[in-house]
Amino acid sequence: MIAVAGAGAFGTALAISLASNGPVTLWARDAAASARMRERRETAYLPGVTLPAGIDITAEMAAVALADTVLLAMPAQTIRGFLEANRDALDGKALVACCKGIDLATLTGAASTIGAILPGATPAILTGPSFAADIARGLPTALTIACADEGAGHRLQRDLTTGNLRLYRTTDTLGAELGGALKNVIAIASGACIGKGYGASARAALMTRGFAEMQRLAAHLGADPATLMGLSGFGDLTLTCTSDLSRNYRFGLALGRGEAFDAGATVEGVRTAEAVAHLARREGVDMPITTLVAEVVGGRIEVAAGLGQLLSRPLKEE
Ligand SMILES: NC(=O)c1ccc[n+]([C@@H]2O[C@H](COP(=O)([O-])OP(=O)(O)OC[C@H]3O[C@@H](n4cnc5c(N)ncnc54)[C@H](O)[C@@H]3O)[C@@H](O)[C@H]2O)c1
Ligand SMILES: O=P(O)(O)OC[C@H](O)CO
Repeated sequence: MIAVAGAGAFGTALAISLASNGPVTLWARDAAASARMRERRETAYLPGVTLPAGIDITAEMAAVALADTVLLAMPAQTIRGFLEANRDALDGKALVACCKGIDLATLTGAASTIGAILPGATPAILTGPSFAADIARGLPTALTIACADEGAGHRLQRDLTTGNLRLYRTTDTLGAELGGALKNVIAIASGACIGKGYGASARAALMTRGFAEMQRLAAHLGADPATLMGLSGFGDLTLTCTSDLSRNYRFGLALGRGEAFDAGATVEGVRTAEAVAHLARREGVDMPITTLVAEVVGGRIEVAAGLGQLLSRPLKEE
């Protein structure tokens, strides 16, 4: 039995896709919102999409406790608190983190967070190029399922593959969680670059050098370089840095244009930029683009001055 915890855009889209395989529980933390979704079979997160009958929408954690696999589809900064608050319901299960960010307090990704809080659980990561709006409409994509336990990884790959989601398997949870988190920061930089009017050539350069620093940090921390080259790294970086459907990219666009952005939107790259800037400094890894994004989103430097700093760095080999 599968449950999805978090009934925002991504959790609901995943539940819709998984419901084509069999019954799914979708847990929303807000009881009133859950009742509304159950009654109307729709959600403001995915306008125009009807929720299939196979999704059981609930605000009861007891319903989640019945599942053997729980997908965690909430913002990265909330995962730790959610796990701590629901230890009894979640321990011993396969917990598949679907968030893309680095925890600001611990500077770790979701698989490490799960392992630290619930030693009896099996941590896994589901990540890769995937807009909730696409998945909810049944459009196809390919994702990475990462689980250090090979047997559990095979089971999750089988259970979470659907008619529109093709899953590739790896045991490298570290590489998978880093790719998904780090690309959001580069997407903010890419949006700011376009918003400021620097053009597509500059964005391609930023994406490429951004990818270089993603790979540098991942290799330093012990991830498999091949993971970063796959769907969770290169694949998702390409999508998020080039599409208006991305909130991280659109947040960057607004920054570049000097416009306000929806304060309630989930823009993972903001806090992850700050977390990764700390992590890079602590580990002695050179990450100039991520560090500048942290400075820009923290309001300590303007986009134009940030680009000036990048261009005036000492010349080096590629
Ligand atoms: N939207 C996408 O296209 C997409 C695709 C892939 C991955 N993701 C990732 O999924 C994660 C969630 O993104 P989203 O788009 O669903 O965000 P969202 O803003 O649409 O929804 C977030 C959900 O998390 C819930 N939530 C917030 N704080 C919580 C807490 N403390 N405890 C429990 N639940 C809480 C909210 O009630 C809401 O239902 C992010 O890490 C994002 O990077 C999103
Ligand atoms: O809207 P974003 O920027 O959070 O991106 C959504 C997904 O991560 C794209 O794969």
